[in-house]
Amino acid sequence: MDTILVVNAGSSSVKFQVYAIDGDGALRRQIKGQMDGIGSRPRLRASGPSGDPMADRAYPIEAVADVPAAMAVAGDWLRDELRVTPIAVGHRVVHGGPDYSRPVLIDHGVVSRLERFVSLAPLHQPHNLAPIRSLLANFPTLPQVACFDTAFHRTHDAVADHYAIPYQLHAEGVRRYGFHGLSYEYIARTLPGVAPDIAKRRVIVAHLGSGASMCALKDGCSVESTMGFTALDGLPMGTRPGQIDPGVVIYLISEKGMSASNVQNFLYRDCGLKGLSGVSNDMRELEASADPKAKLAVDYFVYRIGLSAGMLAAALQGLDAFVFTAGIGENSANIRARVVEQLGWLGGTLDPVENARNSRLISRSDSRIPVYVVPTDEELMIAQHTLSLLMNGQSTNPRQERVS
Ligand SMILES: Nc1ncnc2c1ncn2[C@@H]1O[C@H](COP(=O)(O)OP(=O)(O)O)[C@@H](O)[C@H]1O
Ligand SMILES: CC(=O)OP(=O)(O)O
Ligand SMILES: [Mg+2]
Repeated sequence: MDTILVVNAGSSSVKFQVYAIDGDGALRRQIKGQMDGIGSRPRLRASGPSGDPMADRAYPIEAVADVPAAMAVAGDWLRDELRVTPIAVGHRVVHGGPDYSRPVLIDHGVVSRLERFVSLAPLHQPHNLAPIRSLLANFPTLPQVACFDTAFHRTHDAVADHYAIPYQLHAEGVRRYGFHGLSYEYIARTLPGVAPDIAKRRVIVAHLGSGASMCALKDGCSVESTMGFTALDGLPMGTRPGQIDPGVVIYLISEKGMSASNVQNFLYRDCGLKGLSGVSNDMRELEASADPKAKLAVDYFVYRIGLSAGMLAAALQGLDAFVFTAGIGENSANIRARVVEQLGWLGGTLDPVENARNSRLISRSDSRIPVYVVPTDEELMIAQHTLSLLMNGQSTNPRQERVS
């Protein structure tokens, strides 16, 4: 049976799925797995087609100290124990830069182009490219497909795509790209089944995970995102600050004597929930903590989501629905309740019982806007794009290249 392997290396986890390709070209999920707790409490968990457990293994911290180690462990398990030999591999690649507005078949030229963006996504791009390079070297005829976080946002108008800096820099690629596009694309494609009456209207999606962003959708297309040139902007995240006055960066360099690489490490690894709380980057630990700084970090997270909702509602000129997704959005009833409180003026009213149950619809029946929880599936999106490229030589739902 032919299978497709999907690899999604995030900032705090490695997710993977294996899909069987049925005779009629449909995808059937066979394995869904995740390696998380990297560098703290590493754990490999995987389940079969109907959610039946296939693996739940804890590893010593030194055995899985970083994302490449996590990939190696997951890869060994798939290859050596399960004998997975895919006919193609689909990869999440966080930064596609200005060139890629759709998924692409990978060759050495594509890899070189994507290497240019390593410094723009240091928590992701190196880990996205490492398995691609190694498969290209060891299995040069194995088709590999790169699916970009940035591609879904390439429909933005020029005003949403620019910074107020000299035009030449935009031409060079200094633009507001937006990220988590595979997640938003999945939500946009799922909404017609969940809520047909609002799927084509004005929707804000909050992807709240280790990395967090929000996206304004109009007619299923992205019109605005809280993230920009890099995945540092917008909401506070596990270890990233979100929106910050660039004057702070100048201060770090000129007054604190920090080098460019010190600043990069600081902004990607030491800020956000971790920096503000001094307790943890993990929302579960912050919610369980009695430390006042942990409370401040959670308050800040919720407050900034509320502010961003106002900004995105302005971009949409109104709001017809709000959607939560990703690790925190799908699992934390407390954060959702607090965010919906912030949405009161936009017409959101929570149903606490449905929220506590993690139901699909968590707003009251008399809420002016419905509020949904829709679990994301970036891996399925990648599998679909990979299959389409294999079968038709082009990705599903190809987007027009934007002329800028
Ligand atoms: N039950 C929960 N309550 C609160 N936060 C949760 C829960 N489950 C997961 N999370 C949070 O979700 C985040 C990870 O989300 P995820 O989307 O998997 O991130 P990524 O893909 O960026 O690695 C972590 O901050 C984790 O604490
Ligand atoms: C782009 C980004 O922040 O991704 P993740 O949430 O997987 O870290
Ligand atoms: Mg993620």
